[in-house]
Amino acid sequence: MSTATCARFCTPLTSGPAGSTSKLTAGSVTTGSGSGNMTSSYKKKIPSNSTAAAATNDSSTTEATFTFKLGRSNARSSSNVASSESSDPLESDYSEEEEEEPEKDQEPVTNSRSSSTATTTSSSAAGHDHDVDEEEDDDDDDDEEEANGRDGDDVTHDSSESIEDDGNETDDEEDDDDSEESSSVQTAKGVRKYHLDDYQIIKTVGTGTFGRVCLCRDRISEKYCAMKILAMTEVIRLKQIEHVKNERNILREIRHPFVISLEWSTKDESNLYMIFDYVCGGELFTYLRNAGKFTSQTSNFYAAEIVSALEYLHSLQVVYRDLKPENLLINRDGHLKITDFGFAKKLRDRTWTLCGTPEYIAPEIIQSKGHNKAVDWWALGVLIYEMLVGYPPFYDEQPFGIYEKILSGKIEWERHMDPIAKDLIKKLLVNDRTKRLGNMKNGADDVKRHRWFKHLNWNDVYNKKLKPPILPDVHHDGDTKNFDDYPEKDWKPAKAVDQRDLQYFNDF
Ligand SMILES: Nc1ncnc2c1ncn2[C@@H]1O[C@H](COP(=O)(O)OP(=O)(O)OP(=O)(O)O)[C@@H](O)[C@H]1O
Repeated sequence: MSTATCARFCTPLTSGPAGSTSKLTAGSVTTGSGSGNMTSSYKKKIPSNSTAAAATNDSSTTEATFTFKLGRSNARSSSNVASSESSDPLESDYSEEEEEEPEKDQEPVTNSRSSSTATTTSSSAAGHDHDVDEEEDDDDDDDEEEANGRDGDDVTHDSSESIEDDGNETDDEEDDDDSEESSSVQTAKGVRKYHLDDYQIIKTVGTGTFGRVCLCRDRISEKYCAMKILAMTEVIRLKQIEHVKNERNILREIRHPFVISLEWSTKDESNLYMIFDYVCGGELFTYLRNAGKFTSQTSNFYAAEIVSALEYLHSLQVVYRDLKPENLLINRDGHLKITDFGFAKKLRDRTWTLCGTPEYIAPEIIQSKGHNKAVDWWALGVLIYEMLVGYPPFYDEQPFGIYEKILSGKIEWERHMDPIAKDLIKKLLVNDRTKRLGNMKNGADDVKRHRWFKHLNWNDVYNKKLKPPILPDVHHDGDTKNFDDYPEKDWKPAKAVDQRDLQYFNDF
């Protein structure tokens, strides 16, 4: 998460000022958003001519709880906008896709891990009855677990049930080890007994909803790493137990040049820890805000690396669900690393969890129709637009306004936008997901074959043979100049959780 990103969770608006919250109700949507912190952090990062979003809270009865991140950049500049066009009305695909999608969505029931989700406690959103909820209950038990969090009757049972329902497995052997602060892991150089003391914490480089990410140094390998430290009390309080476990579990299974690598994870009585490669170039978000917008060529480079990663993730039935410039880190070599798998999920069919970042949410998520990997292709369309234009295609100061715009399908186009890129964006930002590029029968190939990518050799993309448009200004692998400074004394040790609560994380 970046300093520009508001908290991931939507807590009830009535719950107080800390909630970066947003709720949807059948028939009416009430939104609230970011804490002061998040807004001010965000303001720091955007150009002075931009307007930071500062949504205010309101409250009402809610039937659907949306879980997502709020408070992105509001770098909208209307002077850049020349004309507008519409794409398909959202409603038109509602029943149709229910018929068509199973063909594409029927993915093998696998038993490996899962991802994140957000919580949903309701059956409707954006005024549409959530008529698939009954059926989806099974599929979304993990989400229910999250929503119910610590109120579950039986911790052990809850945990295993949600994992099973997700089609995700846990590794019992490893789980046994996980209750300790050390574990043995097979590495390329043989078995290594990892221990938290192996890592010397150097500096905080990012903060998240439940904790922080620190640059640290592995005393054994002498490599720089990023340590994500999550306070268990916060994870429990925000009912994100399954999300966090899913994040770790999915990351443990995947390996791709453009996806962050998880080296090790563990916990103690207070925190969960995930150790990643340290990506010293910082967030693409920062480069984009500093540049205002990217050229078509630069955007094309990053989009290609994302397409490569999405194709890989989707081949593992993993839907990422949080694509945005804040979650794209630039490595020292100029290539991307996708980070923050807090919303990723291993799918066996569709999922109904309402989550994401407002500007990047696909219409089917807002409408609680059940969604699948098509949401990542939608988000890619939003991202390409944002890279080329400098702000996202659907923007409003209030999340609800964003959802209205997404559902309306209206996109304002810059006069001088690359017409081929525009064509791709239009094909990705199709409300009817059965007609959305990437989600049709040829899958990612349709995206890869689009004219905007015509010049690319996709093996070269994967093998990092393309010349990166930006090389971060770093002097050494542990350089932190591309990250904000965080006052280290602000960090108080997290409270230890009791044995009962610790059980929630047995398999972490
Ligand atoms: N491997 C890494 N190398 C360098 N910086 C990183 C790394 N991982 C994360 N960061 C920095 O820390 C920030 C927070 O990380 P991340 O988004 O994973 O945390 P989070 O707790 O999931 O955030 P959120 O609450 O927004 O979901 C990132 O935006 C990034 O700036």
